[in-house]
Amino acid sequence: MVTEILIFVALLLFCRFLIISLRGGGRTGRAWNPPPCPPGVPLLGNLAVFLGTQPLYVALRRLGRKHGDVFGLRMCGKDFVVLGSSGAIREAFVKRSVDFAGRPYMFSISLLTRKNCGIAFSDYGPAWRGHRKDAASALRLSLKAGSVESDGHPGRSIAEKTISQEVSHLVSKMAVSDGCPINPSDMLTVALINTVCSLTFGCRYGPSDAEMKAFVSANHKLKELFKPGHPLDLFPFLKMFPSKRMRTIQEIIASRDSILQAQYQDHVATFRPDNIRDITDAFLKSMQDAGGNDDASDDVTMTEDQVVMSMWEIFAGGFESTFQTLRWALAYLLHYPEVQKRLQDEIDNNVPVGLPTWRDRSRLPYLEATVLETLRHSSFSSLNGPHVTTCDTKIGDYDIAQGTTVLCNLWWVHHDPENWKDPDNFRPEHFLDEAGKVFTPKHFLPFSVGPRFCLGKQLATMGLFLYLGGILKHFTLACTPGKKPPSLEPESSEPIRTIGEYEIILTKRESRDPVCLPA
Ligand code: HEM
Repeated sequence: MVTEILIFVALLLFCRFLIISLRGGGRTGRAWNPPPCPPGVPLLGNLAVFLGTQPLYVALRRLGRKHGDVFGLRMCGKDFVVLGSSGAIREAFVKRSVDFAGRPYMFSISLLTRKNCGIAFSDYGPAWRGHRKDAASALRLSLKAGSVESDGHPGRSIAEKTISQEVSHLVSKMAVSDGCPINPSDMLTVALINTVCSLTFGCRYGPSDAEMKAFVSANHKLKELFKPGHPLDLFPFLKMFPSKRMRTIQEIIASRDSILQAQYQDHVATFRPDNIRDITDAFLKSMQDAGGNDDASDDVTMTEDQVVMSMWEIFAGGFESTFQTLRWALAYLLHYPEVQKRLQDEIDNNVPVGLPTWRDRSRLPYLEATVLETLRHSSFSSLNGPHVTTCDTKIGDYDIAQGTTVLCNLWWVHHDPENWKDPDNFRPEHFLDEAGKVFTPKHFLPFSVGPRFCLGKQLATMGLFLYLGGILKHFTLACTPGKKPPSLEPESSEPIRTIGEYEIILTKRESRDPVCLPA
């Protein structure tokens, strides 16, 4: 039976391969000019590039050096185009935004997201536009300045207050380590989980909460699912057979639903439209408002699945990316003590009392530049989220067919010596002009660009700034005596770049104001 199915699939792929091979020249009467494509093998195409042991972004840089900043790949009958320069990425995502705004179908992601509900994995169309708008306005509510303060300045947003509370908790927990080596992941996990939980559904967890721990460990496995070319995505019928990927998907769904579904039910039971407590309430309000709108199509209306998946994306995206980027930041400081010293001097001179606030960033340009340099150098999301073309389109002189999956090599854009002076070194100066003011070079794209750019860009940048500033105000970071700083090579070859576990020693800076728990 299995052999027959495999033969059938091979025949299907062969037919598709023939159709694609014969397509050149036949599209519109003029010559079809596809991007250059490295030679592949019949049927499988360039599958070897996707399944090699090298990280995909490194393999794509090697091919880009030979074929240019726009080149094609084929895998089992599917077309890919790889963009390796900020110019090509901007042309695609900004200039021809709608043409490139789709999301490719991946079987495993569809299983995970209740058939691509939510924002990040839903294809381009009215439903995605509506849900993205709802999520953006929910986030805007958290980021909206609070009432004016006594000094006439705008008050802090709910997001900033929430993050600052968690920074205070973190700093007081760190103080207890008192010079003993610690793994920063444990404390950062609790702090960042509580930041996103408070914002998303108004709840905090203790450090040993079993439900939270299961959720975090399942969340870390998410990155395994994002690599294109997995057999389960190429041949969904393989779901009939037990596999590590199917087990991972089931584990993530079980732990996610045990928390989020319960939070959803609680919020529905206690919802009051005149008292929006958190992001989940803001989603429920959109759902209620759309319910009263007879013009809203079923697709666009927020459903229970849409709300729960959107909660999860804010939660999972917000936690994992900020958590991993902060771990990179602390590791860089162990490698570059002179950057740490300069940061501490800047904070001491400009924020003598209390923790740095978001409003202080005009006075803390080196801290802001360090956050941006961490995003550039670590390039957590090395290949961006995959997009798919929604119609036949172009980049430069090349024709790109509808349905082509688009991969952007953000890691390479961030490390190309054409774009950056000394790109492999960690230098916050990459983001400071001659007057010492922060600027963002056009080659800096950690959050992508165009209609699908990261929804959490502002929240993430603010979180990284406040966490890093708070930690450095109170502690000096060092390696355990006799140990080297952690390797700056990512721990695996996944497109999501994470650094391996490491230890640090935190020494209290005695001259600082005392660490105290938030009220
Ligand atoms: C260091 C932190 C972060 C980085 C580096 C990052 C990076 C990215 C990237 C590269 C994309 C793909 C954009 C594209 O496909 O063109 C993305 C999408 C997204 N991010 Fe983030 N992100 C971060 C934090 C966050 C946070 C805190 C949230 C939640 C509040 C969030 C929510 C999302 C969502 C919902 C999308 C999907 C957007 C869409 O498809 O329309 N991210 N992010």
